Amino acid sequence: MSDKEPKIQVIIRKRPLNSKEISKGDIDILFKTSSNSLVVREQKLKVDLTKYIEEHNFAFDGVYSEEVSNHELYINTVQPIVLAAFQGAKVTCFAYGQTGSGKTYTMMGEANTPGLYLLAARDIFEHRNELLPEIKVSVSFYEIYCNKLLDLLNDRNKLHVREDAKQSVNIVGLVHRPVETVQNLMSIISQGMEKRTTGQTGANDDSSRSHAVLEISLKNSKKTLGKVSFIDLAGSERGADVSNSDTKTRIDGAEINKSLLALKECIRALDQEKKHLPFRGSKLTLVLKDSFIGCCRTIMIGNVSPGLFSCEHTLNTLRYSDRVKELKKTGTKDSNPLMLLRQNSTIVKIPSEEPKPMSLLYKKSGEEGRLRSKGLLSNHNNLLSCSTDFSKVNFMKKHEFLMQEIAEKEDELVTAHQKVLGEIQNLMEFENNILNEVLEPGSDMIMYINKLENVLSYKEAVNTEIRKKVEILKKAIRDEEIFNAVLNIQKPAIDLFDLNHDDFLENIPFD
Ligand SMILES: Nc1ncnc2c1ncn2[C@@H]1O[C@H](COP(=O)(O)OP(=O)(O)OP(=O)(O)O)[C@@H](O)[C@H]1O
Repeated sequence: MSDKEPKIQVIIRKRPLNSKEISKGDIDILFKTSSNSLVVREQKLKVDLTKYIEEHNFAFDGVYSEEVSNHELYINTVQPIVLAAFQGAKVTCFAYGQTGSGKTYTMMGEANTPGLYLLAARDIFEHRNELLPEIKVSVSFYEIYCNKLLDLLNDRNKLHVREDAKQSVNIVGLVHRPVETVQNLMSIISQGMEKRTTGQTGANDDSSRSHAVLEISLKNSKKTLGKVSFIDLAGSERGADVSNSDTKTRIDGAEINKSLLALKECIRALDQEKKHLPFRGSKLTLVLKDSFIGCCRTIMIGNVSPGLFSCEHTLNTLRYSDRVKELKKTGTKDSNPLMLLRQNSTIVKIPSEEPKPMSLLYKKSGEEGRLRSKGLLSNHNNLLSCSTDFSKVNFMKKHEFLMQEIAEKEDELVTAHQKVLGEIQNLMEFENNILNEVLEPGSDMIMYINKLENVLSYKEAVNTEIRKKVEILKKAIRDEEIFNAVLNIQKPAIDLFDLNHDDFLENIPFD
């Protein structure tokens, strides 16, 4: 493995239009223009209803159109680096994109179309069996769902992340299954996939709200030599659920948003060879810490849907992927002038309309008065006039803080509740004993009263403590809801959760 090989590759994969999209009249607006560039032809309407097209050009390390099979994609992207794991590298492959854009199709594949998991497993076992039979292969498979780590190979058991004194990140209790054959590995993965999609609610929807992490570890006399990880990320549009009216959906959405932003920052830092990686920015990047340090090879696959109806999400995926990696510094083989621009947009046919003045956007809802009458906005807090005071970073920091509060308070409550449940079992035994004692002839009534009073005082203290924690968590949730209501008024002007802005996390001290 040479140092000249790129540490990070960003490629785009387009899926074909499906029959449902075609029957709804959707059309393909995504065109590959060279081996590493593409154009999105966005159809827009002027206010007078005349149509115009805005062309968005992008360039990446590779662009794969709809006729490219999983096998061809694998040969060109993952295969050249997968065996580096035998030399100690951490090889990581991400699939990013909106729900339904082909992430799982790429990773897992379908009945007659093996995906990257299987194709990589075949090469790993072939290489191991032929040249390094002493190497042991094991697999772990977990998901990050609602900011919780769940073991897909152990009935979705909740896992905990710990950083040790040497700052290594460990996932406590994660099952690592030893595997001997490709079939063995694939049947374990299938079991895990089943757990992921049918999860707690039985809804497929869950899979697009979780990041699935599959790790194939290579061990040499108990020491991990190298690792190949595949991460099927949550649907990127889920991050936009932050303004949803349902608090739980909003909190989950904010977590997904946070993790995708943190991931982008970590890969960018890796690309720019920065010493400091902001991996503590989210649980996802924290658990992947060792994939970002030392000898690593990373591939980001941006999966995109081709249809006009998915245009906004497709552009978001392309912009996110574009920002993950800096312009190639020198000596790019490709002479395509787009490589120099990386990304540009042109309006064709008709020039675009003038942007609306901000003041019109603000005044659209009358929401401000409603909030003020409810006491959610103070008199001097005039949202309409002080819009320039609200910077994206300040909003992000504040929201980040409120979400953190909810997560912390939830953890505190659950831990305290679990502890109390354990103690109550002992207490019940104790109460049974004192009851039995008092029922004995000639028992000591005063002793019984003293002991019972102690039990009752303990129960009261515990209940008060737990109730206090319930109230604190409820308040944290309420604070976030109020903040969110205010935020929704600001939204037209401040697209706070736009994944494509880089300046969000750069100003937030994660570490
Ligand atoms: N390259 C492709 N060629 C043919 N069909 C594809 C391709 N990519 C995706 N599909 C089809 O598109 C549909 C959605 O794909 P998939 O389930 O992989 O999306 P996803 O991004 O994983 O969505 P989710 O986030 O919900 O898990 C599936 O029916 C799949 O068969």
